[in-house]
Amino acid sequence: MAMECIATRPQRFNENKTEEDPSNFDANLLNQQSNHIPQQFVWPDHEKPTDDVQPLQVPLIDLAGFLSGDSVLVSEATRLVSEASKKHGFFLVTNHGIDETLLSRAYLFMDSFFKAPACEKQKAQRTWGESSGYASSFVGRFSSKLPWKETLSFKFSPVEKCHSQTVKDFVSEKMGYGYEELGKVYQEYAEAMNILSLKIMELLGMSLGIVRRHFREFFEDNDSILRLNYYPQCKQPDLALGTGPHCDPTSLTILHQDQVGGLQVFVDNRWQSIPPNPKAVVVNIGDTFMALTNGRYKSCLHRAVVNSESERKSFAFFLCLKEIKC
Ligand SMILES: C=C1C[C@]23C[C@H]1CC[C@H]2[C@]1(C)CCC[C@@](C)(C(=O)O)[C@H]1[C@@H]3C(=O)O
Ligand SMILES: O=C(O)CCC(=O)C(=O)O
Repeated sequence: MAMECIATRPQRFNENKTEEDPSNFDANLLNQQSNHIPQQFVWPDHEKPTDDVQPLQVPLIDLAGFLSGDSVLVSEATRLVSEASKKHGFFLVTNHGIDETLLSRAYLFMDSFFKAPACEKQKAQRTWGESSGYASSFVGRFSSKLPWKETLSFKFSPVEKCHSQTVKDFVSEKMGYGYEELGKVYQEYAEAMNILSLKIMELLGMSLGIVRRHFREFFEDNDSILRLNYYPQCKQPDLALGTGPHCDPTSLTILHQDQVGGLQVFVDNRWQSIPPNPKAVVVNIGDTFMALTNGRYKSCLHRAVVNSESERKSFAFFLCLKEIKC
């Protein structure tokens, strides 16, 4: 996939460049060029990652068991989801039905995209007000506490609703020749995540004691955002954050993380980790769904830390309320 391209931007980090140049803060390049990260990526002392983080106890929900209709399995799944959602809004889902080959191809294409030359990635450069596109460190949006990551985001609208393949079309329009397979893989991944999110909405409905189809029908034709998070190795991981503390403003997030680890949730006044589980996805309630439950289910602060030994990758699928206007 790697394409030779005539660099339209300086490929190297150059202290004399202004902050406005996105290629100036390509974290991967920064990694190679200095043992010290730029000040813009250093977080305040009270927000820096700490070493004393313990794992958060989150339930592992067997989705196939719930969908089987077996009353014992349904009861167990809804009880566990209800308990976790009332406390911190995070739970793991296994037997989720996402094809293993699709998952490995999704990671393969993530590797090839984020390791491509900056000028290739910038073909998909996210523009102001757009929800789709490539962003390196968000230098255009923030002037300090920059996240140590690069992202590629796609707006997803169900094919049945918009009669087009929004992810594949975006890649085709912005990236063009040589990226056809990448567009297909992330279109397929987003479609699979959309199906999974509606099954989880059935589970959430029953856990709240309402009819199983209520939230499924409510979210049936909603838009979503698929976000690829690429966290390069960081020479000073104790000063940086991959994704800063936040609650997801959307309704539901389904996160697939690689085996490196780095997701942390702020529960009981301390950061707690959610270690990777190769057979599970991490699901969390967003602000919008918290509001839909009148606050019964919680949307919790979470963040991603980075490390010096290896890069980290995750896929976040954000189910939104209705239409994504931008
Ligand atoms: C709707 C969204 C905006 C962000 C991606 C999704 C859900 C979480 C948001 C975000 C991750 C919160 C932290 C800051 C942010 C800028 C980021 O670090 O990526 C947020 C995303 C965004 O605004 O692009
Ligand atoms: O990569 C992670 O572990 C978390 C990412 C996240 O919180 C986000 O993309 O909103």
